[in-house]
Parts: sequence; structure tokens; C-alpha cells
Amino acid sequence: MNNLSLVMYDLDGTLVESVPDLAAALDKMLTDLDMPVAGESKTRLWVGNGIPALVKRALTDDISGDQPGKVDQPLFTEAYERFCFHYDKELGLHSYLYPGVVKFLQAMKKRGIKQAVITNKSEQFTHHLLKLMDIDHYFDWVSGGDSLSEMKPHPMPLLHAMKSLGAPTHHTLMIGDSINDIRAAKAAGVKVIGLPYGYNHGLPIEEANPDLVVSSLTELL
Ligand SMILES: O=C(O)COP(=O)(O)O
Ligand SMILES: [Mg+2]
Repeated sequence: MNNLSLVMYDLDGTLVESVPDLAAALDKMLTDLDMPVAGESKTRLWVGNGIPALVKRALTDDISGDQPGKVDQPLFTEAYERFCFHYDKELGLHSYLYPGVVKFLQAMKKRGIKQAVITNKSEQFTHHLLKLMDIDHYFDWVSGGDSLSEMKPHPMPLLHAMKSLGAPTHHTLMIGDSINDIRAAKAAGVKVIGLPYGYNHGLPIEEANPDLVVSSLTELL
């Protein structure tokens, strides 16, 4: 990791085990709508493409539920509002940082390496969650799924962060837990490390072909 000037991190499933909060909010949303609850194991498969996709997948009980035409617009609007109401309350209650995260962030900061969060979670919840986890002060840049016109797997949020922070591609590293992170990093021309413990729609992260897989951030140190 010599010559690094920027490390970009995914959030859910990489820095924070956030499914417990997301599942609690989804289940409350589903209960409000008189629908069967989903639970953590299904939520784990659906996370990764932003909150609108998560809500649509929960409404259809299907990972392809976010495809156009699968969910009726008025139902989606109501569900999305219910989800945001509950998620705001559940945020940080059951989530926690994975082992080694703080140590890794501290080590990068000490080396003068810039750090960015590039998540598909909505920006308002992202800022709040980073504060609740007390890691907000490590980051020079935070971008959410609704910050720009495109989200991962599109490279736009990564390219935007690198340009704004003046970090060249060959001195930048992305670390993530899902195929969306790997595809976005490759499209942005940066090296990418995959973590196996997060949420990759139920598939091993190796299948997404990251440049390297490590068991944890501690191993990377
Ligand atoms: O909200 C999501 O879909 C997941 O966000 P992530 O990009 O931090 O994994
Ligand atoms: Mg993730």
C-alpha cells in the first residue's frame, strides 16, 4: 500500500454491519402495510443497490423486484415513506462496526492518506450513521446513493471523489463487499479489494473478481 493517496470505502457490509437496522425498519414498514415480515436473512440478500431498490425487493419478496414495472408506484411511494420513517428511528440501534475498522481508519489517517465513503445508502442516513458510529471525522469525502445522478456499479461517484480530492487512479484503492463496488472500481480504473463478510446478494465476493480478497481490514494492515 505504498504511494496510496486515497482509500474509498463502501459502507454497508464493509465498515458497518447495518442489516439489523435495515431489517428492523423493513419489517416495520411491511407490518404497516399488512404484509409478512422479511427478517435479516432476506434483507442481507437485498441490500446493496440503494434504499429504493431495497424497498421494492421487500415489497415483492424478490431480488428482481426493483426491475421496472414490478411495483405499483403509489404502493412504492407509501412504502418508501414508511421505511424512511422507521429507519430514521432504528438507525444505529442494532448496527455496529466490524472488527478492525477503527484501527484501519486510524492507520490510514496517520499515514496522511485521504479517506472517502462511497455508499449507495441515501446521503442523509449515511451522514447520520457515520456520526452515530463515531467514525465521521475520518472522512474527507462522503457520497450517498442519491448524491449524484448515478450510483455504484456506475463509476460516477468514485470518479467524482477522486477528482474533488485530487487523487490519481493509480494511487487510489477501493474496498467493498459487493459486486457493485468491484464493478464501479474497475470502471473507474482503480484497484479493488473485496471483503467476504458483507452483503453480496448471497454470492461469494471472489465471483466478482476483485484484485484481492482479504478476510478483514485487520488482515490488510
Ligand atoms: O444502501 C445500500 O444499498 C447499501 O449501501 P453500500 O453501498 O454501503 O453497501
Ligand atoms: Mg456494501
